This record gives sequence, C-alpha cells and structure tokens, in this order.
Amino acid sequence: MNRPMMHVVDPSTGEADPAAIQRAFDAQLATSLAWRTSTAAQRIARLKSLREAMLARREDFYKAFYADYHKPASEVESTEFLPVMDEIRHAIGDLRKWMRPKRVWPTMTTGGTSAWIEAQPRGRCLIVAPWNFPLNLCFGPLVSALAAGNTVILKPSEMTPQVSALMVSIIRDLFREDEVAVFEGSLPTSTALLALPFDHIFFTGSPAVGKVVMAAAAKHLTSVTLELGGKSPVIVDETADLKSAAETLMWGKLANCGQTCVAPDHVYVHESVKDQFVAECRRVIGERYGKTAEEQKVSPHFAHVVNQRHTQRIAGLLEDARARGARFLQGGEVDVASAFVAPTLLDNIPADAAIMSEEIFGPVLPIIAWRDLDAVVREINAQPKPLALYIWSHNKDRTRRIMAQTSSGGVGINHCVLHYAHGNLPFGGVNNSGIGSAHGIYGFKAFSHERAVLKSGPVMVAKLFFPPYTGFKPKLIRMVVDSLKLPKLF
Ligand SMILES: NC(=O)c1ccc[n+]([C@@H]2O[C@H](COP(=O)([O-])OP(=O)(O)OC[C@H]3O[C@@H](n4cnc5c(N)ncnc54)[C@H](O)[C@@H]3O)[C@@H](O)[C@H]2O)c1
Repeated sequence: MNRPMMHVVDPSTGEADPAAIQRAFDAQLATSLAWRTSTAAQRIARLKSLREAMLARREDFYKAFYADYHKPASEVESTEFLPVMDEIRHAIGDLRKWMRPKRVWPTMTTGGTSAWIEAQPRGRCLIVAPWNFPLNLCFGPLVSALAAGNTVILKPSEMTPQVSALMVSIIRDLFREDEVAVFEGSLPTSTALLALPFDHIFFTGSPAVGKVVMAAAAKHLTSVTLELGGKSPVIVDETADLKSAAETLMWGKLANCGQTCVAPDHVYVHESVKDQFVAECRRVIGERYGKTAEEQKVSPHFAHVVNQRHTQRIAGLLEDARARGARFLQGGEVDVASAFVAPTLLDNIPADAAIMSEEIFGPVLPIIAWRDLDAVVREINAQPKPLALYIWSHNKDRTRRIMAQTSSGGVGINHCVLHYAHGNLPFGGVNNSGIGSAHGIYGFKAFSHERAVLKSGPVMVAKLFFPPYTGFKPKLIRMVVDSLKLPKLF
C-alpha cells in the first residue's frame, strides 16, 4: 500500500506534526464521502482484517502490556482482547440489520406519506483514548466507527507507549491514512486534533478533559460522545451474600490495579455486617494476591499502577486519609519506584478526606458503615452522577427504591463491572460521567447520523394546511388541532 505521509512524530518532543495531522484530515474528506455508500460486506472486511491483525500480534501485546504496567497476560486477554473481539463479532453478525433503513408509521399530519430512518456514516471521526485499557478503549470505538462506515483518526494515550506503538504498527499495516490514521502524542497533539472540524469526536477519559473536548467541539458544533469517569459507589445491605459480594467486588476493584472507569470506588456496608464483609475481602485478597505486600508486589496476578506519577497521586490520597484519622484494615504499602500500591481497605474515613471526593483509580477501597439508608442515598445524590452504581441486596423492594432515588450511567445488582461487557446494553455515563453511549448497536448509532427521510404519496393530508387560508380551511385546521386531544388516530 502507498502510505507516503504516515505518523510523523517529532522525535525531540514525541508530538505529532500539526501539518501531518492536517494532511491526514484533508485526505480523509474524499474517502469519507466515498464510504457513505460503503456496503456491509466492505465494512465487515475491514473489521475482519483488524481482528486478524490483532490476533497475529497477541504475544507482542502481552509483552507490551507487561512493559507498560505489569499487566498479567490473562487480564490482557479478558479486559483488552475479549471486549474488542466481542465487539467485532457482534458487529459482523448484526451489521446488515443495523444498516437497514427503519420504516416508521405516519402520524396525524403526515398521513399519505411514507417515512424511514437511514443510518448514515457521520464522516471524519476522531477517537481520543485513555491509558487504562489502552487497546480496548482505542480499538473498541474504532470497531463501531468502521462498522458505521466512517474514516477515523486515532489518538492513543501517551502513557502506555509500548501498547500504542503496537497499535500504530497494526493501523499502519492495515489502512491508508485517508482511511484510518493514528497520531501519538500528548496535550499538543490532542490540541491540534481538537482544532479540526471533525464530524464526530468520541472521547474516553476524565471529566476534566471531557470539558476541554466538549468546548473544542462546540467551536464547530461537532457532535461528541464522552465516556468519562467518576466515583462509582457500592451499597451492601444486611441481606447480601457477603462472600459473593467480597469475591466479586475484589475482582472489580483490583483487576487492572483498580484503574478501571467502572471499578467500585467506595463501599457503603450495613454496620451489622461490616466486620464480616471486611473479613471476606481480606480473605480474598490473601488468596488471590498474597498475604504480604512483598508477595503482592511480585504477584503475576496483580497489575501495577501505570507510572510513578500516578503512584504518588494514590500515595498522597492515602497519606491525607491517614492524617485525617482513617484506619487501614488492610494494605497501605506503596513503592513508588516499582509503581506498586498494595490492595488496601480503609475504614473510619472523614467525609472531607480527598479520597472521598477524587476518583481513586487505584487498588484502594474505602469502606463506610451505614445504619440509615436515606442518608447514604442523600450522600450519593450530593455527588456528581456516577458512571455506575452497585447494589448488593436480596431485598427487591429496597433495591428498586435505591435505583429510583439515584441516577448513574449503569447499575449492577449483586454484580459489578460486568454490565460493561454486555453488548446489548448501552454503555455510558450521565452528565459528569459521560454523554452518549457505546457498544453494539449503541456504538454504531454513536458513529451514525440518523437521517429522517419522508416521501410524499399521491394524497397528502398536509396539503390542507397550505395557504391561502380561505373558505373552510381555517375551521378545518382548528378541528385538526382540537382533535389531537383524542387518543392516537394512526
Ligand atoms: N467511561 C469510560 O468508558 C471510561 C473508560 C476508561 C477510563 N475512563 C476515565 O478516564 C480517566 C483515566 O484516563 P486518562 O487519565 O487517560 O484520562 P485523561 O482525560 O487524562 O486523558 C484521556 C486522553 O485525553 C488526552 N488529553 C489529556 N489532557 C488533555 C487536554 N487538556 N486536552 C486534550 N486532550 C487531552 C490524553 O492524551 C489521552 O489521550 C478516568 O477518569 C476514567 O474514569 C472512562
């Protein structure tokens, strides 16, 4: 393939050349117009080639992930490969159905017409990805964008350079840059990309940067999907299966070293079962990762923090909590040099501790005892709406009540994180935790414009509304408006 101007990075800064970005963006215009009429078979062929290329580099990805942050190969499989492979499988299976125009019934004033909705590719799309699932959150949205028939520019995170380099190499082998281009870099590269009038931006990252992206998009009225983060709370009541809760929550909290957007952030546990819950959590940590920090540090089952800066950030949260009187029920050890934070359980945390307002994004779980559920609900509602809310209870009425009284991107009942993997559920946040959704048909729709089409028939009710408003027309129009008090006519 002829790729004369791919991936131009200034070696002294690691940033992409803005002129190269502009060239790729310009080159994608003609292709994006041509791809408006791309068939399902052509799009599926692109998805299959992406899948084959990923599988061919599987072992390389294991090494890259280990080099970047000590991520176990099985977690690379389950949290990076599996979601992308499943997204591809789902799109290949359902794409023809998703692309089919959807007929809709006429309503009162559109009698005599036919109408349908066509999913049209948005055009030139930008995908900006975070570091915490660097492959999944870059190639996952790419699958939806390609399924929907778009050209794409990808901006992976600068924090996982080995994984990014592999993704660059795959994209370079598979696509011309007028189809899919990728630019590595940090803030200057993002800023140069965000200045361009893309047709859609799909951003995954923090709420703070989400605001920057939305403000940049507003300059061109570019549509956005924002997949953001936040503090996802857990409520465990006295009817819960505590063993299962601890086993599942310790997985959700400690996989990827807690650096998961939908990780349970902190737990409200009923005071009558708190000690038992803590004992179960401690047992699970010991069995899975080792009883001491030394064992945990070399555990092949436990990822590390992405870098020393973030390790220091988590250490700062722990120091602040300790200084304000928090009790360490487990862990607390930090080794900045090896980016290690031990699985940690905290108790007795004052509400003004930084760890109670900042997204933790590390293997630390604050545990808060409750007696009054209304107070817990009030506390949750006083925070920005979270990406997920998890409820552990066998009391159905109480579960329904908590759900009705709160808002969150998604909910897990007696489970956590797994809703992310359900391809038939929209995945996304609400307000501070995100705008729009991803996965399956929701990802396809995020990258499609739902175009409304109306075709006139031989007889059209609307003609009765044309001027001049003489004779019986004013009366007829009034009658039509009054008739709308009636139940649906068509
Ligand atoms: N909702 C989801 O699906 C989801 C998934 C994973 C992570 N997250 C969230 O992402 C965050 C962690 O990831 P992160 O630290 O990489 O996020 P981040 O917001 O710092 O960075 C995300 C991307 O934006 C770029 N960027 C950083 N600052 C920028 C700026 N000022 N202007 C333009 N671009 C900028 C980065 O280079 C990176 O590619 C957490 O808040 C987490 O909850 C959300």
